[in-house]
Amino acid sequence: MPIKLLPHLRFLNPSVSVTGFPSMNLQPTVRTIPTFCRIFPFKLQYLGLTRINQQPQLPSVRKLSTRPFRTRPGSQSSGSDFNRTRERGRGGEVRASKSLIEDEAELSDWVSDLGSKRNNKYDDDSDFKSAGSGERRGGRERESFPMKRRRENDSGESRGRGRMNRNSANSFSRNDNPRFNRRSDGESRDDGGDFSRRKSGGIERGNGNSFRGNGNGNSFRGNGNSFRGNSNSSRGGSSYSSRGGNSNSSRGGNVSSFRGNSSSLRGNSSSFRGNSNPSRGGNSNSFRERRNERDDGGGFKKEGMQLRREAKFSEDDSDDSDVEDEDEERGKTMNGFEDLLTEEVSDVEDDDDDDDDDDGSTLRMNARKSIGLDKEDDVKSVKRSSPGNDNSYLSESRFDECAISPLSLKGIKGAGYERMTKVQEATLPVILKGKDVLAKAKTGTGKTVAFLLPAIEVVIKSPPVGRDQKRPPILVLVMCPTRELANQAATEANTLLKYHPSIGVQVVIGGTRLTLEQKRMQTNPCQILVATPGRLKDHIENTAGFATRLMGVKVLVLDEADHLLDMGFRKDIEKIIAAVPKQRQTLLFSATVSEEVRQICHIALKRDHEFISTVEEGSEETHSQVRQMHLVAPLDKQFPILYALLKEHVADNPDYKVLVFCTTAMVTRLVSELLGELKLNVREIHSRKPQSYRTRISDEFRKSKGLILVTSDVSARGVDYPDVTLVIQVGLPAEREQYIHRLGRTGRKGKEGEGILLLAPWEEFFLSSVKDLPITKASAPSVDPDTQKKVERALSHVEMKNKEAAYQAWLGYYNSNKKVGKDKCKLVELANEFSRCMGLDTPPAIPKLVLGKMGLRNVPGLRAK
Ligand SMILES: Nc1ncnc2c1ncn2[C@@H]1O[C@H](COP(=O)(O)OP(=O)(O)OP(=O)(O)O)[C@@H](O)[C@H]1O
Repeated sequence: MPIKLLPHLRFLNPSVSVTGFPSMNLQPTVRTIPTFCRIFPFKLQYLGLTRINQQPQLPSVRKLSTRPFRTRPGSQSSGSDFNRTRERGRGGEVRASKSLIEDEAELSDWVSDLGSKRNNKYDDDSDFKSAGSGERRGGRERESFPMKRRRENDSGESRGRGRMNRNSANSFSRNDNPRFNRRSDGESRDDGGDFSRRKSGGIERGNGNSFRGNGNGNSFRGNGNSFRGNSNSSRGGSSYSSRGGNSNSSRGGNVSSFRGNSSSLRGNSSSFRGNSNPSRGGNSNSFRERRNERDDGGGFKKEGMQLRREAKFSEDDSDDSDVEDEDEERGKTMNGFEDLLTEEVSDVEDDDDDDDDDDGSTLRMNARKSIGLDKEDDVKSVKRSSPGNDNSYLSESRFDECAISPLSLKGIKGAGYERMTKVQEATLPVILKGKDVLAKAKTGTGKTVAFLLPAIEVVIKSPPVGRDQKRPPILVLVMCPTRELANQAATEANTLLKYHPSIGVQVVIGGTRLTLEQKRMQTNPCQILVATPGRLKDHIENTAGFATRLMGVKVLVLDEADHLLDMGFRKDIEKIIAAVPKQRQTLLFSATVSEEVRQICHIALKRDHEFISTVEEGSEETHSQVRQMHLVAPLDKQFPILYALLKEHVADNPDYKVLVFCTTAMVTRLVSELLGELKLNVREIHSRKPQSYRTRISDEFRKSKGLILVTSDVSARGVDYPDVTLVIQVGLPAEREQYIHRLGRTGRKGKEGEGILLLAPWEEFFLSSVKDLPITKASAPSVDPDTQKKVERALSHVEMKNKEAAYQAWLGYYNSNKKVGKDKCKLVELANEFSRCMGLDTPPAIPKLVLGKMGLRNVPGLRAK
């Protein structure tokens, strides 16, 4: 699909050439760590990989080419994976906006536990969406903390729904849950873990709950906060190696895996081989069609993505009453977040301190030449990827070259997959051998299949579940940060399982009725469970027999692992990890794996895990076929510019499919309403919408063309919308990773795409965090007076309550950003500028309580009520 460049985007300073770079050695440099700190052995493992003398790349300023867009030749970057984080870390302002919780929807699950304590100090009438303490957390609150339950009347979803009393709706009260003793539970419970939390009312800390494990058991000791993962079988360190792959310059492989050993430090430079991998683009259509096929089964949500395996997803025609209530609960649990965060941080530190598996305090780096070609591999050897261009996401290897069961191969074929993608080629042999893997691969390159396929093979090899088995074990647990992503992963699993009728998949996600999920799990036991963290924790605590079933888990997957290990989810993830057997295989996948993530991934992974990256060291984490631009324009020009950009794109691309990312849910709603008033074909999706609506819109956007989806970060990660032509990010992305994931909604499977980041002048500091990415600066399109007037008129039709909510949300979001939120007076000035941009003469008043929580009481320029 040809992407037409926006003709009015003139790149500034075309005379300025791309910054020159010293030639880069792509071999990962091993730096000896002189003396290893015993306390932080894991951190040192990863620090040992830091590239030395890397030159940061300035944002390139390029002349705008004309269509068709071509991959930048020989694009260079200073983007050492291992260095980036450190560089960013130095620019503290860039990290300042690191998200505490990026998805409000999933937060609802997370905080539901807190909510039940009924210790809310917040005003339910407030629309406050930020905990108001962003500075301390260094995170944004974004859509995450609605204090007031605001119904989404516009969708018609909210009428007639009752408030859910979670306790009464749940037929399995905690006290009904039997004491769980792992030992009594079959094959995987040889660890002697004592699961005693039910007795003391759940796993909340301070209750004296203990989840202790000896031997192979998970250890969740002390006051419940300190997760100590001891492993009998996982000593030896993780490994790093590089394997052949493709590269623009034939010098380097693009697949690397990391293996470290905690007992010694040896540096073997990775073996990079360049192999030719001609880019082929011929088979992408079939994937689109495959997606569309999936409406034949019973959907698990009335309006949702319907899954083929009818039996596994019972239809829920019921309303979303409890969905809404869960959203409401969210707003009641904001207090205590700071405390939680503090505890989480100390937990992590404790982990390091307490880990008793660090018998070696030095790092061994052992670069493997090729995992896929290891002679001792059980699997058939996998052909080398061959050089090609960055567009080539497929490898030369075929699935039938791997040790995959014939019925799975049939499923793969049915899905239209012939060759493995590079990440699949790189990870499958390793995962099939039973190793823990941390995998990094660019967005839209088939990571889901990469972890699902070997996980399915584990299920196949497991003893069949007897029909009379009361609590059949869940063998594979896939954790996803968002509901959309969980649904999508389940759909993919069902596609692959087409010829395995005895293997069931189920989804448990926030925003749906817990009781319904409980019933469904009772009537249709599954071996593969896809879940969002909060809801899974709900089930662990409230669904009879669920914890027992989880003790059957053999494979644990964290999709978007870096996000799940981020502060917002980590507590839940730790609890979930504590609830599955220690003797398991764990797979962590993401398009972004920061150094911090590597340092903390041991909370989930065995020490001898492999880190496999298909992103060549020194190359960008984004796709070269996606053209990235940024525009800087004052706030008052941004709505007209956004409109102009969209109009232009729509005019040039008959099959346009655009995602517009906004900073918060309420800003998303405002922008969506505005664009709707401007007669653009828009939909909106964010966490303040009922789940049924979200699922419906997500499904519609997946299938459609000629549509603009205005969205919050619920669509930032993982969601596989085919053929997105343009991604526009309006305002400050929460962090570098979020920018990359949002951008990754386009350019999937080697397709071309375009990304525009629209910033205000005072947001330009963000660019330093993405300076290694090929983002070119473009001048803002001139806005003619007619367009300006049109936008102003449209704004005047936007509902006042939506403007008020957007103003408050905007303030909360930027207040939680260390850089912008530092100077409160300036922040308020900017917020009031935003208010004027919405056509308001005076900024909306904000409840005093909310202002207090935001630390903005008595700041000049704010109106309190
Ligand atoms: N071997 C394959 N051949 C062709 N297409 C594939 C193959 N494996 C997966 N796909 C398709 O590639 C697309 C992207 O896959 P997926 O969503 O798993 O990407 P991802 O790497 O997880 O992206 P993200 O980082 O955004 O989560 C999907 O439409 C999927 O069906």
